[in-house]
Amino acid sequence: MKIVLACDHGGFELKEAVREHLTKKGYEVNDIGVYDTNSVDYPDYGKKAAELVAGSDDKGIVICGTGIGISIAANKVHGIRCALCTNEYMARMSRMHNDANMLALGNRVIGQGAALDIVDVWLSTEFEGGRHLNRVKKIMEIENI
Ligand SMILES: O=C(CO)[C@H](O)[C@H](O)COP(=O)(O)O
Repeated sequence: MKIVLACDHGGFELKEAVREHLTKKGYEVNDIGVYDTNSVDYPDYGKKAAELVAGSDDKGIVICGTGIGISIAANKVHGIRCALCTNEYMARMSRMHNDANMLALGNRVIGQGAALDIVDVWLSTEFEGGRHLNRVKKIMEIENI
């Protein structure tokens, strides 16, 4: 499993920290940018990351200032369940109950230490299945309505 990593200028510092953290832990990371703090449009990066994750076994982590815009953009791509998480409980539940395949973080909202803990919890938590599977299927069916 690869981790697709993307951000806009507002998420740049945290994206760098996440890449370094994951690389140290031995994950294969596909960092699709941005690579500096020049102003860009977050939908471009949310979409690109989501398109790489959709239909694959890979996971994605996307970061902007708040995490809101880039998660909204990622969730427009079929097959994506992108969860904006601000604490470890949300990260755990987004995997256990929602089978989120992308995580969104807000660089201007949470500190780096908290963000890296969220990433660790999110990547190490499995989907529970069971009653949640039918609910996730219902979410995905909305894409075909
Ligand atoms: O959080 C974001 C989207 O949800 C963006 O990072 C934010 O809107 C960028 O703002 P600015 O261009 O003022 O740096």
